[in-house]
Amino acid sequence: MPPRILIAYATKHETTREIADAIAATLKEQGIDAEARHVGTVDTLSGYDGFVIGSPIYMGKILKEAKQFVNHFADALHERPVAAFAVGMSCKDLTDENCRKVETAMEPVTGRIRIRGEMGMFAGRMNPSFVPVIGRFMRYDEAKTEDARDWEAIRAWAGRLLEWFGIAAK
Ligand SMILES: Cc1cc2nc3c(=O)[nH]c(=O)nc-3n(C[C@H](O)[C@H](O)[C@H](O)COP(=O)(O)O)c2cc1C
Repeated sequence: MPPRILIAYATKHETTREIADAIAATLKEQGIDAEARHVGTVDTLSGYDGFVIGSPIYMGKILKEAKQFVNHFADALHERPVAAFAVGMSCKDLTDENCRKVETAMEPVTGRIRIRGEMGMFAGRMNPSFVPVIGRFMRYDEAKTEDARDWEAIRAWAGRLLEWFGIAAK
């Protein structure tokens, strides 16, 4: 049986789901039985040898579903191989300040679970329709349609997961 890895993601507008799917595809190319699932649909961690947790950032925070997943499974994930990634437009320009903001946003994950390897920080996608009416006075009101995802960087990061997890590729 090939090793199994779960990529558990949260998303509002599917950007992070597509990134999770690309991570799963990269792992499958390495002979892994990888499965990308929305955090809300995961009710057991049994049968998996490694885990990847991903969430977009909205207003400086990860989605509450991602936090709930981590809080619910923190004990079960203890000492198991876990990696994490964040998706946000601030990841387009990974200055020290932006990295700190992403790290702060991810604290609900990193404060509860030991993360292996480097945290993934991936630029996302923006669309004016993503901005709620209540937020129209904020900076994101000038949102243009833009897909800043760097698929090569995403696949390169995914390609290092097995090494970080100590799982041999087939
Ligand atoms: C209202 C709003 C607030 C956002 N706040 C942030 C933020 O604080 N930091 C950031 O890096 N990106 C921010 N973004 C960009 C999102 O993270 C980006 O659109 C992401 O791709 C959404 O992923 P999803 O489609 O999986 O929900 C924001 C986007 C919107 C619409």
